[in-house]
Amino acid sequence: MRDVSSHNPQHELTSVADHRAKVASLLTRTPVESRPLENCLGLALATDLVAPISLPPFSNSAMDGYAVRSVDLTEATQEEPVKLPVSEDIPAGRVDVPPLQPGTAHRIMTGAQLPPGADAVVPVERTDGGTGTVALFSSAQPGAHVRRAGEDVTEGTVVLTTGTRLGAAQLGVAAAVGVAELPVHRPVRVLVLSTGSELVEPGQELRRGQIYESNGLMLAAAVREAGGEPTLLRFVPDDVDAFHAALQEHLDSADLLLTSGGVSAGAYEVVKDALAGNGVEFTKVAMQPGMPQGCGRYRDAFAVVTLPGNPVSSMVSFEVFVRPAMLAAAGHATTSRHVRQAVLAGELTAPTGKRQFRRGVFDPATGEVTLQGAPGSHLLGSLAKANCLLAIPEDVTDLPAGSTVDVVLLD
Ligand SMILES: Nc1nc2c(c(=O)[nH]1)N[C@H]1C(S)=C(S)[C@@H](COP(=O)(O)OP(=O)(O)OC[C@H]3O[C@@H](n4cnc5c(N)ncnc54)[C@H](O)[C@@H]3O)O[C@H]1N2
Ligand code: MOO
Repeated sequence: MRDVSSHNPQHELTSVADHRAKVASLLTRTPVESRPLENCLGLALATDLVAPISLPPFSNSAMDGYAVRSVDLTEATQEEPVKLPVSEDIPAGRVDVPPLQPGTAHRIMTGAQLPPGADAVVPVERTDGGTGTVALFSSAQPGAHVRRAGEDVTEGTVVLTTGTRLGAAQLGVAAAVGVAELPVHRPVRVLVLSTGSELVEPGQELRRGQIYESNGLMLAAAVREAGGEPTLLRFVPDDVDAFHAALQEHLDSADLLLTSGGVSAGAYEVVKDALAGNGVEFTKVAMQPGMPQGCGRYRDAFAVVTLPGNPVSSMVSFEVFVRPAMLAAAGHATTSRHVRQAVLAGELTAPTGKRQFRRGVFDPATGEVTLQGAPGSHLLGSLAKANCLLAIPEDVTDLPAGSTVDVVLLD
């Protein structure tokens, strides 16, 4: 039975949750492949990474100084230093480190292997820096300035879990345990196609009545930021044949087509004309911006999500519907942005029965959010200045200053 609670009976609008679920169901998990670390940035790990070695792999010095037995230094003070013969010099990377005999010191560098028998390091600043004999001006606790083998990562334990997004630190630790390749989900391959006879390529001359094409580039960038692999197609005019022609050579190579424009109620709605009744369903979602939406499958080939043409509608729709679906398909354990509760700096009003996403600037220092621009879905300049979206629930129409609102952090 249909879930009437998530449907708006007043306007027969599809709920945000229903459309999100429908879009998510169109994408299946991408296959797993092994990639060199340098090609894994932003992708999701497909299996747990078990550490083949411990980190540190061997006990080593945290300071440039002298490896000692702490019991030899119990009497050392600034006034009466303990003097020890220096029997070895151990730079980082030396592999043949002889044991430390009682009553002697080894000069040692940061990262160098601690000799057997030593249990502490005295930094060079607390010595006279001698190379034949060294005067040590302070005692040392056992373990002082020693980085113990395995204190960070233990061999055989899970160092990264399945579904982890591989950022700089995660790739770093994979390299540190000696792994050269990782199993990852291949990125979702996304075609991006803008439609509209008013569109002109940036850099070209603009005549009154025309606008520069911006959605294509913007959505392709959003796809890449979400770990996907975009192919930005040359935009097409409001012409059904041109629309189909643009897609022909990509039928076997894409997972998803994102269109923008041509889906509302006008006379020249090329996306609707090309796709309605052809595997794609169009609907109105209880959301502002982003009311006209559609999704389905193109000729049994790739999934399709048709985004509205207004630039802010396009981007907000990508955030709400496409980004989480793409991340799930690419194996990411976390598919949502960070959401914070913020204090609204001014008042706002919102339409009844629709989830509204307003652009805002969130200040993490004060916990306050300030509206950035009006609600209009053409106000791309405002979106570019925002760092968050305020998510106003469907049943909220007025919020006074000082109210608590959810903000979706965009960076
Ligand atoms: N009678 C009605 N009119 C409109 C409705 C409606 O329900 N009834 N819905 C409005 C809403 S809400 C939206 S959102 C838009 C969606 O329209 P389309 O998806 O059909 O988009 P277009 O009409 O093609 O364009 C809308 C707007 O965006 C500009 N645009 C389009 N593509 C691009 C691009 N690639 N780069 C930059 N700008 C683009 C276009 O020039 C228009 O200004 O419909 C409302 N109308
Ligand atoms: O829903 Mo439209 O996306 O507001 O401008």
